[in-house]
Amino acid sequence: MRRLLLLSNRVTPLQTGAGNRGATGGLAVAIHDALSESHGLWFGWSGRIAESETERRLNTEEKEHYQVTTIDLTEAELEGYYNGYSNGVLWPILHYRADLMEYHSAHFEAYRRVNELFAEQLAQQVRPGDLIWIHDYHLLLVAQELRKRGVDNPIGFFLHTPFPAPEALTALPNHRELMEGLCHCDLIGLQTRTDLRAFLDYLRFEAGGKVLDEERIECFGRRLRAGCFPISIDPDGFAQAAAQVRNEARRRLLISLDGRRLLLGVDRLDYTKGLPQRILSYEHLLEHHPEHRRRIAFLQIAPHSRSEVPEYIHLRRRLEELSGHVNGRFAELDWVPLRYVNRGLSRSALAGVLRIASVALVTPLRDGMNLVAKEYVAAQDPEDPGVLLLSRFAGAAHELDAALIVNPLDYEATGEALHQALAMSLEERQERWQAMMEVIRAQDVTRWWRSFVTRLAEDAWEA
Ligand SMILES: O=P(O)(O)OC[C@H]1O[C@H](O[C@H]2O[C@H](CO)[C@@H](O)[C@H](O)[C@H]2O)[C@H](O)[C@@H](O)[C@@H]1O
Ligand SMILES: O=c1ccn([C@@H]2O[C@H](COP(=O)(O)OP(=O)(O)O)[C@@H](O)[C@H]2O)c(=O)[nH]1
Repeated sequence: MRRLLLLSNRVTPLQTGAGNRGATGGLAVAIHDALSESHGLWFGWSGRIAESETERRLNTEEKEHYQVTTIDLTEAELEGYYNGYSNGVLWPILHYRADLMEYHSAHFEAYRRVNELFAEQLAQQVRPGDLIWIHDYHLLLVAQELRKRGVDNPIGFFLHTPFPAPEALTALPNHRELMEGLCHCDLIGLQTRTDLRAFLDYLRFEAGGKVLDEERIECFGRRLRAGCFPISIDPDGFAQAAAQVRNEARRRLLISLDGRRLLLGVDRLDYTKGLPQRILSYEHLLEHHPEHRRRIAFLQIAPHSRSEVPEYIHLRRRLEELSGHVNGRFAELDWVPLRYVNRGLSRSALAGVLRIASVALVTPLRDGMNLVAKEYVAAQDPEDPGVLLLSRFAGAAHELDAALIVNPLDYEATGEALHQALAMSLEERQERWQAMMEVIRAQDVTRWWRSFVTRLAEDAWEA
């Protein structure tokens, strides 16, 4: 296998000593495997803040089979590039929330500079024959910057978020510049067929490109290819972790449930995840199906995320209000209907908690994939699996169509689907679970990275 140079904003090395691979983030495991096999290099932000540009450090760590190099960013770079532009502008646009975009040209300049900085550092490492794989919306301009520095190796890009329809993308002031930059890659990977179609539509109708098919695209004077590569998990590793974990968190949760059935949500605290709508659906369930009161408990795990971005602060307040409202309305002396927890769990603790949930609520308003949906399925006891309630707007719904598919904006219908989930027979639960597990096993995380890297290494575009 050719050497792989992988570039992402965050660098999350494999946690060694975790006991088994299922306990580490799926993406970290996949990247570890890809890099080990290719004796590659992973480059990204160190997670540290430098006092000034001159004081930034480049850190290199030798792993057993690959190298990890990270770079510090200054406070101002992080504010403009990460909080301001990546999360304050690109994130809402990519998730159809142009109304939440806070555009400042200075943030875009910081974004451009950090993309240049990453390209500058990476260009010094590139050898003939290397494959370069860039990840996510933080780094849309890196490929173009690498080309400017004479790098002509194959460059691939994978977008972890949705790719919005062209009408939504064009609300972004810099859309053309960013898409032109992106087209300096040879292969663009998207999560779903819908994302792929939207990307090709943009090139065709907005940028005047020529799209013969996904293998033969000409745009901005460049030739490239695109494809759909749904990201996934290591289902057997995760299932094993879920079945084996016997930790304190799981034990305490089981005691506190006292035989009640658990409804569970696990999401970063993000406005794309549909958390207010989910609480309103739960309220509908409690109001219209009072027989479930006292017999269930809804646990929403929502670790804080991107807390420097104003919209995330508003969301926190709204959720505190809503969860207080539902508990105030339905709680009894000895029953709390909704437990809203802002602390995250380790992967292995999470695996154990997912296993004991009777219903998982994965109801984002938009989500590139949503790995929690796949993890929930993998964590189930095959003899007595729970029910996955899944938003049609999660990338995962393209594969997991045996879940109970809902429109999260329709609180009443989602509340009714919750009722259906709680009443579902064992036979139907098993049938749905088997269908989903088959899909996840067939398209696991190893297949995800291998198919991308194999396609990237194939012969260049042919007319
Ligand atoms: O790095 P953060 O700003 O803390 O955010 C965490 C990650 O969020 C996004 O995740 C996406 O990737 C998942 C895996 O492909 C996918 O299932 C999910 O739907 C996406 O939202 C973001 O794209 C990552 O870059 C962030 O690291
Ligand atoms: O308390 C938590 C919450 C989430 N996760 C992990 O974080 C990832 C979230 O990925 P997903 O695709 O669902 O959404 P994202 O946060 O990337 O948008 C999943 O692997 C979860 O298992 C975790 O380890 N602990």
